[in-house]
Amino acid sequence: MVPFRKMHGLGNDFVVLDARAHPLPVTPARAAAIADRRWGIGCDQVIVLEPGTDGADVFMRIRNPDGSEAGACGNATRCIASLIAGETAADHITIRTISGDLLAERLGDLWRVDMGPARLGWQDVPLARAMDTLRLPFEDAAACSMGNPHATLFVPDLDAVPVATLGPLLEHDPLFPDRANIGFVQVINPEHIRLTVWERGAGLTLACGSGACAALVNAARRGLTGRAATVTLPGGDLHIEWRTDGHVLMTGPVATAFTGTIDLDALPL
Ligand SMILES: N[C@H](CCC[C@H](N)C(=O)O)C(=O)O
Repeated sequence: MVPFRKMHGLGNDFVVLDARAHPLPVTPARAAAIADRRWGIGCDQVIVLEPGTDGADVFMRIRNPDGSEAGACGNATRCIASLIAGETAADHITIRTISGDLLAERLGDLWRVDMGPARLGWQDVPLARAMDTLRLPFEDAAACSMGNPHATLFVPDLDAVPVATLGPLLEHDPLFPDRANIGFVQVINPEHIRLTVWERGAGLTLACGSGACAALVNAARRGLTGRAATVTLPGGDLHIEWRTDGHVLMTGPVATAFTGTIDLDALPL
């Protein structure tokens, strides 16, 4: 039996497994089985902690419920920072991902993560062909990468958007060779946007940290907001700042829902 911790950031929820002391065989199929909300524990992402090296406190591996590996997960990054801080009493945590090192800092009950630079080139997202990532050839959309691919659609009324229909269509659009997370944004004012995200490999979630970063960056690039704003997601608010050096800071809460154990060997390989 393997212990796990069920955590969430604004309801974007995670099963966290700790493979720092011993490797854990979390194959894509096992991740999918763990994430299944009926046959497994249920979560938006399965997070596996691996040993941190060369200055990183921990390596965070991110898997979606479809088994695909992701290069960023903002809400999970805050949760893992909080988990490590609970072990070390540190207020600054370095979390390594396949997209680079992320620096997290405790701010009272909240955590602020430097999510790294927004990558704005078409090859960074990536897109299937050269184009201005500020004007995609459909809807009213822009794209960027936060270490994972994001498209942002600007809509006049978020509540009128058929996200569950449009989301999967765009997630799998040939324009996105690695698929994409699809964010739908309604600008309230230059300091406040509403956002709902259809996540790549996960579907509709209550919050998406990297999606909130991408949405603010794309809105600011369009001149619809300043370089900092409150992003209101179905699960709650994140504060996002696109720093003048290109890095994006995300501040928000973390929570542990429960802990338990799971028999990984009872799951499909
Ligand atoms: N579905 C995303 C990973 C999780 C992102 C989200 N949960 C966040 O908080 O950033 C992807 O495949 O890129």
